[in-house]
Amino acid sequence: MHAAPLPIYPVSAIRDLEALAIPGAMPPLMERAGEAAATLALSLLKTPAAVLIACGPGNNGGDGFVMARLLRDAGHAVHIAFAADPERLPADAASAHAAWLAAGGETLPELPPTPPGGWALVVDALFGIGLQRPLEGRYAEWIDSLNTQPCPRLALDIPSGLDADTGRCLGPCFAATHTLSFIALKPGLLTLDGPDQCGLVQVAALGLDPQALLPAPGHSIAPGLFETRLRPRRRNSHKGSHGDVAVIGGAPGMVGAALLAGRAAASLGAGRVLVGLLDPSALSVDPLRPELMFRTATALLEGPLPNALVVGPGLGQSDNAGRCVDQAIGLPVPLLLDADALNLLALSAARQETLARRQHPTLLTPHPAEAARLLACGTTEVQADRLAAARRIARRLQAWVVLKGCGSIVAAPDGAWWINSSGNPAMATAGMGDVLSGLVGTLLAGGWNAGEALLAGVHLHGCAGDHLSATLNIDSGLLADEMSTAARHCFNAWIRPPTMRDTATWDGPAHP
Ligand SMILES: NC(=O)C1=CN([C@@H]2O[C@H](COP(=O)(O)OP(=O)(O)OC[C@H]3O[C@@H](n4cnc5c(N)ncnc54)[C@H](OP(=O)(O)O)[C@@H]3O)[C@@H](O)[C@H]2O)[C@@H](O)CC1
Ligand SMILES: [K+]
Repeated sequence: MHAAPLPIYPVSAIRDLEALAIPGAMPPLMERAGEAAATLALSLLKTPAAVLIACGPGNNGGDGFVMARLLRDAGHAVHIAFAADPERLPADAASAHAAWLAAGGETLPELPPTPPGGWALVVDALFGIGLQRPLEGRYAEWIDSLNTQPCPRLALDIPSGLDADTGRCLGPCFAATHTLSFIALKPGLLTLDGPDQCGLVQVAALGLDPQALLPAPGHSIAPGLFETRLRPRRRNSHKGSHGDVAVIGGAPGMVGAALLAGRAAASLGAGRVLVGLLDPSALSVDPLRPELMFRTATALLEGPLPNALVVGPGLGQSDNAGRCVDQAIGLPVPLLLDADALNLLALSAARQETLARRQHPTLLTPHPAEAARLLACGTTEVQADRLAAARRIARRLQAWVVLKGCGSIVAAPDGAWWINSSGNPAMATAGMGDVLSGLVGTLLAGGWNAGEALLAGVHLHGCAGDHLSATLNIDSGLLADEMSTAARHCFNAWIRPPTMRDTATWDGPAHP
C-alpha cells in the first residue's frame, strides 16, 4: 500500500464543512479541537510545567480556552493572555471562556513575563481561518514576543498571521514548531511561507470524515495517486518497450541544461534518450553519460517521432528556438515545455492559442517568474495566490501545469489541483528544473498519462532531493546532476519495497 493523498480544503470549503458538521455535533467541535490540542501538548510536556496560551477574539481563541482547561486539569500551570472583549466572543468561544473561568482559571490582558526556567510550551490560539488582515498593534507585539520563546511553539489550526488559502504571511506571523490543524489541511499550510511558519503539521479530523460530507477541492500528492503504475517491469521487455524521450534545448552557453534533462531521463529508465542541441559546436557525446544520443535540434524534430518530447532546457530565445517550439507544438506526441520554451510561449498569443488547441497532452513546468510571464502579470501577483495562478494557466492553455517553488502546485486543465510537500531548500540550485523535465519526460515516454506523469515526477523529484539531503546530511548545495541517481533509487523503492527486494533471491532454474 502506498501513502494516500490527503484532502485539502480552502477556507470557503471549511466554512461549508462547518455548516454541515457543527449543528448538533456532540461533543461540540470546539471541545474536540481543544481536546486534540491538549493531547498533543501533553505529548510535548513531560513534568507539570508552565504553559502560555494566547487567545484571540474568535473561535480560535475558544479552542485555546478548552485546551487551557484540560491542561490545567492535568496539573500544568496554564497562563492565558486574552485582550478581547469577552462579551463579543462568538457563542462557542464564550462558553469555553466561561468554563475556563468557572474552573478557577483567569485571563491576563497582556503577555505575562517569562517565568524563571522559561515556558515549557507557548500556544497560539489568536487567529485561525478567520484572519482578515495583517496583525498590528498589540497582537503584532505578542507574535514577535512569542516567536522568541525557545520552547515548542504550537499553533492551533494555523499560525496567526498566515493566510490559510495562500500561505502568505500577511504581516507579523507566528513561527510555530508544531501546527495542529482541525478537520483537514488548508492550502496555506503547504505552500509559499506556510511550511516555514507551521513547523510539523498534524491534522485532527475531530471525529469527522470531511470527504464524506463534502468532496475535497484539492489533495496533497502521494504515491497512492499513481500506484497502479508502480509495478515491476515485465521480464519480457526491451528498450523499445520503455519509450524514447527527446530533449530539445542546449543553445550556446546552456548545453548543460539539456544534458541534465537527458541524464535524468536516462537514469529513470527511458528506453532511449535523444538530445537535440541548438548549439552547432556542442559536444556530440556526453563522456559521463555515453548512453545519450546527440542530434541537432532540427534533425530530431524532423526525424522519427519520440514517445515524449521535452522542449526548453537551455533553449534560449533565438529565432531558431522559436521555430523549434512551434514545430514541437505541432507534433502528435506528449509535449513538456520548460524554461525558455515557456518564455517563448508567453511572447506569442498565436502560439498560446495553437498550444491550447493541441490534441495531445501538454505539460508546462513554470517557476513563478515564468508563470508571471505566461499570465502577463508580476511575480508578486503569482506568489500572492499560487493556487489560483497555476489553475489559471492550466485552464487557459488547456495544459497540465506545475507551478514550482515551496509547495509546488499541480493543476489540471479541468481545474483539479494538488500540492506537493516533498523537497527542500537545498534543491534551490541551478538545473533542478531541467532534471524535473527529464524525469517527467521518461514517465510520459513510458506510457503514463499526463496527470500521472506530472504528479509522480514532481513528487519523485522532491523525494530524491529529500533523500540526498538526508543521506549527505546537507541543507544547501545539492547539485542538480546528483539528483538523477537519487530519483532512480526513490522510484525503484516505490516499485519494489525493500522487503520484496531482500526475499526475491533466486538461484536459477531447478535442475531435475
Ligand atoms: N471550522 C470549524 O468547524 C471549527 C473551527 N474551529 C476554530 O475556529 C476558528 C475559526 O474561528 P473564527 O471564524 O471565529 O475566526 P478566528 O480565526 O478565530 O478569528 C476571527 C476573529 O478575529 C478578528 N480578526 C480577524 N483578523 C484580525 C486581525 N488582523 N486583527 C484583529 N482581529 C482580527 C475578527 O474580527 P473582525 O475581522 O470581525 O474585526 C474575528 O473577531 C478555526 O480556525 C478553528 O481554530 C474549531 O473550534 C473547530 C471547529
Ligand atoms: K492560531
